Amino acid sequence: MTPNSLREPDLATFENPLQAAQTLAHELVGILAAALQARGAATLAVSGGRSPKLLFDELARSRLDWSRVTVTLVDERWVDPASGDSNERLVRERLLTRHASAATFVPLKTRADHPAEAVEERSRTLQALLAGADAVVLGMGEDGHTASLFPRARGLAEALDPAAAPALAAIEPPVAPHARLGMNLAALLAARHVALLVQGTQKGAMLTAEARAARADNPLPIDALMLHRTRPLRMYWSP
Ligand SMILES: O=C(O)[C@H](O)[C@@H](O)[C@H](O)[C@H](O)COP(=O)(O)O
Repeated sequence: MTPNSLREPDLATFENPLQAAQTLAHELVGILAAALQARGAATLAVSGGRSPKLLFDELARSRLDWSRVTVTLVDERWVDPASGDSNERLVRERLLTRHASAATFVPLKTRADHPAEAVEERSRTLQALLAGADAVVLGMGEDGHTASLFPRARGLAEALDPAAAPALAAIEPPVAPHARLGMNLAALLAARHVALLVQGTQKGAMLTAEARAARADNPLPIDALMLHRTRPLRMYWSP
């Protein structure tokens, strides 16, 4: 175990999910505005699932020059974008509205039958963003997955290689539904800021230094992120 694996991420706890969403939205807007000022453009990669819904609402009504912001997904389930399981649909409905409707959205889902067939083309299209997104918003499952880095998934070892080139990876979760296309660990680590937005007592307990130390010999994908990070990773937890 390296000392790094015991370092607590910057942990912010909130009374409820709305407070967490408001704080994170405010911070993301600051990060994106600073990127716009420094580089004239900004990039944001977000997760799907339930956790970021309130965050998306807050971001959508935030004032920012969204026309110079590119938004993509950290991961996508390989379903039709009209499906209720589509992360793209969630982002279009909850994030890319109001002020944020001016942002450019780059989807991960293509017409390919399987995400493996889309890896190369989507990785090329998103090359610059994958090599250093201004901000990435992650969630975490109760099995310790983050993005689509699912424990025991086929293709996980390659996707978790911190020395790999930042890219997208095709993942087949062993239990969760749908094949996925998502950022590999190297791409998550390359982001300038990473926010981990989690809700619930069980997930909170999984993220303590003690819990992580107790499974150090058998780390989960979320542990790999914390172990290898060199950039700020801030955790936003609420019950
Ligand atoms: O598409 C996905 O499934 C997500 O990107 C995934 O990584 C998510 O963040 C976690 O599964 C947490 O999901 P909840 O927010 O729904 O708990």
